[in-house]
Amino acid sequence: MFGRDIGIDLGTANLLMHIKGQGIVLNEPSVVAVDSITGKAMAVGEEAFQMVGRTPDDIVALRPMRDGVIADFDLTESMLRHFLMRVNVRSTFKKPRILICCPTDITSVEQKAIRETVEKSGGKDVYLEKEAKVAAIGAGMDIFQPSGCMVVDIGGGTTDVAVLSMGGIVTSRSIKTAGDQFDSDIYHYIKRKYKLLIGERTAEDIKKELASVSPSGRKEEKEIRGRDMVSGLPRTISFDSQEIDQALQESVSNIVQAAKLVLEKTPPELSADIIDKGVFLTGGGALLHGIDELLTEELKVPVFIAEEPLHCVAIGTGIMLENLDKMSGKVRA
Ligand SMILES: Nc1ncnc2c1ncn2[C@@H]1O[C@H](COP(=O)(O)OP(=O)(O)OP(=O)(O)O)[C@@H](O)[C@H]1O
Repeated sequence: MFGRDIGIDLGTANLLMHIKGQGIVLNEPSVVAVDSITGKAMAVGEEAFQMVGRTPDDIVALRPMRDGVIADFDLTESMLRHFLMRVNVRSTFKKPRILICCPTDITSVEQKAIRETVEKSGGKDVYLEKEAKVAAIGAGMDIFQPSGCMVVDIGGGTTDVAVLSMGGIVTSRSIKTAGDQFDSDIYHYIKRKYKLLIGERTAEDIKKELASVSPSGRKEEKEIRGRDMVSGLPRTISFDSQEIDQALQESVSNIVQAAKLVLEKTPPELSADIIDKGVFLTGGGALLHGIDELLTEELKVPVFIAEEPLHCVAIGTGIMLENLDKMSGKVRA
């Protein structure tokens, strides 16, 4: 069976694959470029991502996942099929067993849709696991002890907050406020204040390079290019990082509230453990400048960014693949 088990982090923003015994073998944006006339996929992953906002009329760069769940089944299936072929785990005679992650609060219908899509794209046995749990394992937390661990996984589409103990989720919350919402907040702020339209990619770059949500902040300035809404012509503005604070305020406050709600529902013994061990931040949103500082201040417990926040779920699937035979919730194709 060596090499036939594969862990997939099917994210709204990025798709990672981990093959048992080999480690992370694929890390690509969850984007497909489609010919809008024939419906045929023209490019997948990084190549398609480069096209976002830059395609001619007859090609559209689409994200098949939204808010952590499948938004377009056919597109997700062809994206998964493409990547499984690329990492060379599909063969006519032997299909791989697949462990795939999903947000904490999705419905059974959404779970079924993920399983069926993965099966159609080439998986044999499909195992579903909650993303927050896998992220905690990938961040190096020992969730199997009778002791509380807390993780806040801020992805592209969802933020999953969970307290875990003895291998299970004790209390959790999943909200649809995460990296994509931050990008949208920045886009709307610049549109409203400067009457400037910017692209999706530019908004994301601003978030990564300028944004800060910590009380101490960061002071950077950057030239932003876009299209003037009044004249319709290209325009450049100088943008100050401190302005983004306001743009992200509501979304960041939603994440803080979700974490507080989970802590409020946590049994006191486990709360005491969390004070000792701290909270771990995973997912790409953990890299939002100052989010650890802000959460430490708001939650009154130490908050740490995991070592490789963007890889935690994929690393976690790798660890869980070792125990795939013992896992519950298995569905046979
Ligand atoms: N340095 C950074 N600063 C802020 N945000 C970042 C940074 N690097 C990546 N991100 C954001 O992280 C998000 C992607 O994170 P991740 O890959 O963990 O999400 P995902 O697993 O695809 O999404 P989900 O779990 O919601 O389905 C994107 O919104 C991206 O813009």
